Formats: sequence, C-alpha cells, structure tokens
Amino acid sequence: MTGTLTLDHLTITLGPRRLVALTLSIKAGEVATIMGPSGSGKSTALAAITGTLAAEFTRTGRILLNGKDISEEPTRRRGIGLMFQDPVLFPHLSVGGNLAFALPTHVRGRAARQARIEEALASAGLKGHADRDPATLSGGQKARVALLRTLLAEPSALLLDEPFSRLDADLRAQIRAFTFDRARQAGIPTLLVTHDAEDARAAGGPVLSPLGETLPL
Ligand SMILES: Nc1ncnc2c1ncn2[C@@H]1O[C@H](COP(=O)(O)OP(=O)(O)OP(=O)(O)O)[C@@H](O)[C@H]1O
Repeated sequence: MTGTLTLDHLTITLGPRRLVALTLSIKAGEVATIMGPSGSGKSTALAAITGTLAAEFTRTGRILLNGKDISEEPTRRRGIGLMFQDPVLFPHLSVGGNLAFALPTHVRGRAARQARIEEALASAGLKGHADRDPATLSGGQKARVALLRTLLAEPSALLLDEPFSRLDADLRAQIRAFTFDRARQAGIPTLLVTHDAEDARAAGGPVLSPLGETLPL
C-alpha cells in the first residue's frame, strides 16, 4: 500500500448528472491518466482528491493514500502536490526563494536548505539560476521551476491538471518528459488530467475516462 493512491468506487454527481465513477489504484512511480473532453468532469475528480470539491457536488466512495482513507481530511493534511495549466511562481521571490518556500521544515539549517535548492536547480539544468527573478524565465524554465517547487515539498501524490496545454509542440514534449521522469523518480503516484491522447500515451499508465471507461490509445 505504500505509495499508492486509490480511488475506491469514487462517484461524483451534480444534480441528476453523474460526472465521475472511478475505481483505480495508482502505484508509486506510476502515471495514470484521466482523459476526456472539456466539461466531462476531469477537474472535478481532482478536486475530490485534493478536498476542494464545491458544495454543489455529491461524492460517494473513498480516496485512499497509502492505505489510509483521506476522503474527509482537510486539504492541507492530504499532502498532495498539484500542477495546473499555468505555472504559478511567486513574483516577489527569486527562483531560489520560490523553492525555499516549498521545502519542508524537517530540512533544517541554512546550509542544508541551500544545498537542496542548488541540487534541485542543477538537476533541472538550472544551475546558478537561484537569484533570477521568475518574471525573466522562459516558459520552459518556469514550468521546470514550478515542478521542482511542487516536488521539493515532498508530496505523497502528484496531480497534474492539463499542465502542458499552453506549451507549444517542442516545449510540450520536453516538459512532458521532464515531468513524468521526475514524478517516477520521486516514487509517488501521479494522476494526469488531459484531453490530449499524446499526453496520455506518454504517461505510460492506465488511461480512463472520468466515468471509468478504459480508453484505447
Ligand atoms: N462549482 C460548480 N457548480 C456547478 N457546476 C460546476 C461547478 N464546477 C464545474 N461545474 C460543471 O461540472 C462539469 C465538469 O466540470 P470540470 O471542470 O470537472 O470538467 P473538465 O473535464 O475538467 O473540463 P475542462 O477540460 O474544460 O477543464 C461541467 O459541466 C461544469 O460546467
């Protein structure tokens, strides 16, 4: 069960409309995909997992992280990392400051924290960029820093909500590979939401519609 995200008969309805019906176990280092058109319920499924589902929706079933039922846990205690369409970096902090913000408190001492940040930047081809203003980064650099920041927080699972959709083709393939590699290396279960079959193929894991149909690629 360690490192597993399980959706156990998770259903979400909005009035009479069933949006989500998923039973799925994602293992550590695996990237599963929920694929469907706009409005089909993909983001709604992620909101249930993070605990941010709007009051209009009704959920049944359970969400388990490492065997523990987190369905009723407050969002901040779920320890789930999230990436959205647009990488959000704090504009008032340097690149290094953005990463430092995410580091967990168990990494103690200035030197140790600095080392973790330098190591993360170097591993992403961004050695020496700690003092940069995020506004001066390219789209690809921003995307990499945003992912580093999310992973430095040591999340128990990673959710990706269309994180590549605003990138042009070349960059998209590059950032997609970087993201999936990092997710696998982090050894955490990852769930990607996309409407793009190429993204789903590249993820390499099971691909389901929000209503739980297995989708051929
Ligand atoms: N707070 C809300 N109240 C009522 N309806 C909502 C609310 N949020 C979303 N919806 C509706 O729920 C349905 C599913 O939305 P959701 O955002 O999950 O779809 P999606 O597959 O992620 O779409 P997209 O790819 O466009 O982000 C849509 O019909 C949407 O209009």
